[in-house]
Amino acid sequence: MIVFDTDSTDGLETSHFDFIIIGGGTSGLVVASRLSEDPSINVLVLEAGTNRLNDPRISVPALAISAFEDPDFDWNFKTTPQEQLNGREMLANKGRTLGGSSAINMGMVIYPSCSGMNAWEELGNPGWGWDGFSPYIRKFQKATPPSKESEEHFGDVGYKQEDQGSDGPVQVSFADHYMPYYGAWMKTFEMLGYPQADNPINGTGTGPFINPSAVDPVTHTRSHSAAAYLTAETRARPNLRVVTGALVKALLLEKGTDGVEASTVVFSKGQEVYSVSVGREVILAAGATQTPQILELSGIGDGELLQRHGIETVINNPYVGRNMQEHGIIPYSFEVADGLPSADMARDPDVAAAAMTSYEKDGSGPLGYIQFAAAFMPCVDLPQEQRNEMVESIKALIKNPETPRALQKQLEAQAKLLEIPEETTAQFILAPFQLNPREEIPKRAFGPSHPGNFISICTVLSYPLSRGSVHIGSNKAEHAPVIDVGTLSNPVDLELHARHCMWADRVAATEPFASLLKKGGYRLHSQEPVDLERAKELCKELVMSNYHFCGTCAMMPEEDGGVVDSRLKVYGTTNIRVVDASVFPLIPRGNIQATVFAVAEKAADIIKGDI
Ligand SMILES: Cc1cc2nc3c(=O)[nH]c(=O)nc-3n(C[C@H](O)[C@H](O)[C@H](O)COP(=O)(O)OP(=O)(O)OC[C@H]3O[C@@H](n4cnc5c(N)ncnc54)[C@H](O)[C@@H]3O)c2cc1C
Repeated sequence: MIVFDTDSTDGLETSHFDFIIIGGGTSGLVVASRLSEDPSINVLVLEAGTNRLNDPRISVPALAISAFEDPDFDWNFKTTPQEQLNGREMLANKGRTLGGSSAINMGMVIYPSCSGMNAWEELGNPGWGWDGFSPYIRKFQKATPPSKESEEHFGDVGYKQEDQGSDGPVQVSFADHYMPYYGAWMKTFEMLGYPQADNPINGTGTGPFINPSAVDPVTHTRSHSAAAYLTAETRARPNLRVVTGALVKALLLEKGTDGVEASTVVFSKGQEVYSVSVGREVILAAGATQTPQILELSGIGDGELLQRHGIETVINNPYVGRNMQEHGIIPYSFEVADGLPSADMARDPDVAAAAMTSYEKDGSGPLGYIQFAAAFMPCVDLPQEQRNEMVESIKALIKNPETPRALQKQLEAQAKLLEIPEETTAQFILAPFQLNPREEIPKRAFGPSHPGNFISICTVLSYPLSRGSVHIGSNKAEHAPVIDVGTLSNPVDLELHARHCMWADRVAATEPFASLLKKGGYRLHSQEPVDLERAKELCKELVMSNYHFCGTCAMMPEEDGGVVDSRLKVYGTTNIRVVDASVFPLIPRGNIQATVFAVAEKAADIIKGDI
């Protein structure tokens, strides 16, 4: 039982804090923990959400979805109706508790690619290419090799301890047991010409792999950022203060000769409003949907937008909140052969109770781990002529004077990636349960709402060209930001994703995977395989949020449409930085939390270097 009082506001307004970190989520707690390693530096973390460090809905890895929609854990945002997706609103759930989204996410640990990271550097960010960034992928983690049983099951999974991080805070481990689909996954891709990938932490190659998760292999608990970085030793530091239920409303800004300085952070807790003075810096870590909101509420953003909401413009930067990127995920769910398992079996209360009993006894059983596998794949069936057409359409967009400058630069990098036929264009994910994108309520979409036992093959575009935005809809922090995610709004994304979905059907029809599925069984996406045009329609109908929102305060040169520089400082300010997923100039090739952890670790070193 962790006892950690984060409720008190006593003496806050008269205390001195060198750094005030806004958001005690994935990135915020990394930076808080690293900066407070120096006892002479006083750090305050203001987290709008709860302190639920002892709650099983966070700590039990396989209970992830149970926290959805509960305001004690989840902001439960939705996007605006997406015209290009037949007017659907997408889910935009986000962690609202210590640990942020890492406390409620699916736990998959997936690494970015060399080429994707090098594109960050090429976009004008020295030090952020693969060589400068990859040490931080190892710094955040303590990796444990797969169990003997897994090795017997899979053979060599390409894991090498010397490639991994071995003394970082976040526990990264593999499941204890795997259902039969995982071995078949590896073999089926091989049958299709794509053998096992190189260890993905090295950032290269294509093919299938068994991915680890952020789970402590000894306690079988989730290793989210609060569990990993707010250790007993860190929590006891007299120079670190964490306050939960503290909703930051705005920063008070003053214009100085060197630029704009944040002097005060204003937040509310319950009915009270508090003002805390900034010693050195404000570090924004409120996530890609709320960091831009806080900047705009403080007067940093598009002047016209701010004026519409009665906010005085202090720094006019129209790129704040633009450039939103999100992968989107399309699940194809297949009924499994009679007698084979699936996580859908947990709908039976006796099965669920047995799993809980086993977990409570010694952490064993299916609740104690998260079982996924993945593959990075090029677009196999894309004829060269179509590839050329796609590249040409990107080039036309780059030349279009209406395309924002930041996007032009990013598209140049993305066109280069698409020109390489063997470069990853999608991530495939094997999930051991059904997904129901036609259901609007999250628990029904992610739960076993359809009778029968299923597994899902999901496809995710690695480097989507589509862009969205997030902006304030009012001048109040209490109101949800307006999230216009833009998924599949670029026709190239739609065609690429449709082609990958068709390939998911091919995986399902290839041995040995095919024999694990029920002959003539139910397919939740569509009963029969479909042609390209129908696959595009299905994409619009089925694409779900993958919750990988990023890019809304992009790190790029100011003249190219950036919001922060490569030391993560907001342009025009002397003491405001951003350290969360907002700063990604380009989304990485797969799930993004490993990149978020690594960005925050690198940010902490940058900030320390500037003290
Ligand atoms: C449901 C879900 C599933 C996911 N699954 C995976 C996965 O399996 N693998 C993977 O790699 N990635 C996954 N992700 C993505 C990943 O978890 C996030 O990209 C990452 O955690 C974001 O980190 P962050 O620091 O940018 O923001 P967050 O972790 O969201 O932290 C932001 C924090 O700021 C707080 N905050 C916001 N506004 C304010 C304010 N005004 N005042 C004070 N505090 C504020 C929030 O409450 C939150 O705690 C998933 C995300 C979600 C939501």
